[in-house]
Amino acid sequence: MTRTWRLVVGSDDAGLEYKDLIAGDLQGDPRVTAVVDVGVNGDEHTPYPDIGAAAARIVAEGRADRAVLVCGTGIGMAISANKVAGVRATTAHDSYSTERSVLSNDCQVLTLGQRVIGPELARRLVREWLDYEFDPESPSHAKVERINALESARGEAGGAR
Ligand SMILES: O=C(CO)[C@H](O)COP(=O)(O)O
Repeated sequence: MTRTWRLVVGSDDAGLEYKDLIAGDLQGDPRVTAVVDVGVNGDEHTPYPDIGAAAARIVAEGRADRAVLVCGTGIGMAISANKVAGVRATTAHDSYSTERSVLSNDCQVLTLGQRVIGPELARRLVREWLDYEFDPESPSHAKVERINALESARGEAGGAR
């Protein structure tokens, strides 16, 4: 049976066009059961760290499985989402990195740069990304667990958020 996904989408002003394009694609994708849009929308100008963190919190709390976030480069969204405990976010602008972000790194958040790649590539990467699912039996699992241990150690040292 095909895996289905509950997703979050978000962007700042610089990523709004792609966020809306991607949200439209996701709403018509049979693999997607829910799409939560955390903005920006309309005349809203929320900066990327607030949007990235809001989306990541929804994922960390288990209210969605994954998030796609768009800003000018994707970088600010990835940095912001990664500040939320339990979330692994990355920018990926090619098929192989998109695949490995899930299969090697168990990233739940994909970030894209509207100023970096064209809209058709962005849409294709998101379509491909939904085909990948992390295998907890794979040799990559132990490495992701080491990342999680780094995060726990940081929390215990007083850096928890
Ligand atoms: O790309 C961004 C952050 O990584 C954002 O869309 C633009 O940020 P700015 O260059 O600081 O305006």
